[in-house]
Amino acid sequence: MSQEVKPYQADGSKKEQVAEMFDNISKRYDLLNHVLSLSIDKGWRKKVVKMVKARNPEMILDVATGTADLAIALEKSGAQAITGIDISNGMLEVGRKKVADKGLSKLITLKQADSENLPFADNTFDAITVAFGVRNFENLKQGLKEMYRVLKPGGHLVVLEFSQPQAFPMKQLYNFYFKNILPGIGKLISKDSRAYTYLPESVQAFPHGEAFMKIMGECQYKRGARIPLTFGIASIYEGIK
Ligand SMILES: C[S@@+](CC[C@H](N)C(=O)[O-])C[C@H]1O[C@@H](n2cnc3c(N)ncnc32)[C@H](O)[C@@H]1O
Repeated sequence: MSQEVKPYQADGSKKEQVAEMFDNISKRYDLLNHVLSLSIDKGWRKKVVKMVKARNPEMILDVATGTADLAIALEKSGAQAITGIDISNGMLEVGRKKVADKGLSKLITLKQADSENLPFADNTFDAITVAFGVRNFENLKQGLKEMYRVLKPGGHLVVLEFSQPQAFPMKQLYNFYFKNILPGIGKLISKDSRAYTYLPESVQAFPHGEAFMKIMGECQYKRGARIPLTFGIASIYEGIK
């Protein structure tokens, strides 16, 4: 089960360990993201923005916003207000600086909060996005249900998450890179010996493809699009309230 894969030790809460890990790597997170994904992640986020923009949302919530890359990219959606939440204050600090440097502090508000207990009223947001966040939740269904609660009826949840390529030879190449090369580079740059071992382990244990769509359905979402990206290395999952 994905909840049992934790960054540092088998005992103790996943949530606390995840927050500690992202606090530890926050200063180097953006660099690592782009180096390890050869900047492919930028294109994936753009695709999410395009899907969100197509529905002209006014109020957007970006859950597990981290250093706010997606919240910032969502400026292009034309929304009137974008709120980003995350449990790691270290990640948010980096995000706040980026938002201020881009002159977007009026549009984007970043707040420390837990996705499994969102500090917003029911039916608040037209769209909710989560990029590479759901895999890190301690209780996936609780997080999905909370996002459902704060979505307006007819609103869309767009999830971007790692999945697993299925076809030869991408599956083999990707597995080799993810398990043998990425942890070493990650350790070298992040200085956290576990963070980039946790990454492949958590992806391996996390439901992907139809299994993830099924879980969204169990949390009341009506089925939206499922889009595999770059040979299925990542996927976009859409659910509608
Ligand atoms: C891999 S980062 C992704 C950040 C950003 N969305 C991006 O695309 O770069 C995962 C983020 O999820 C956050 N996170 C994990 N569990 C969370 C929770 N229960 N509530 C809010 N944020 C959480 C972590 O602190 C971390 O910043």
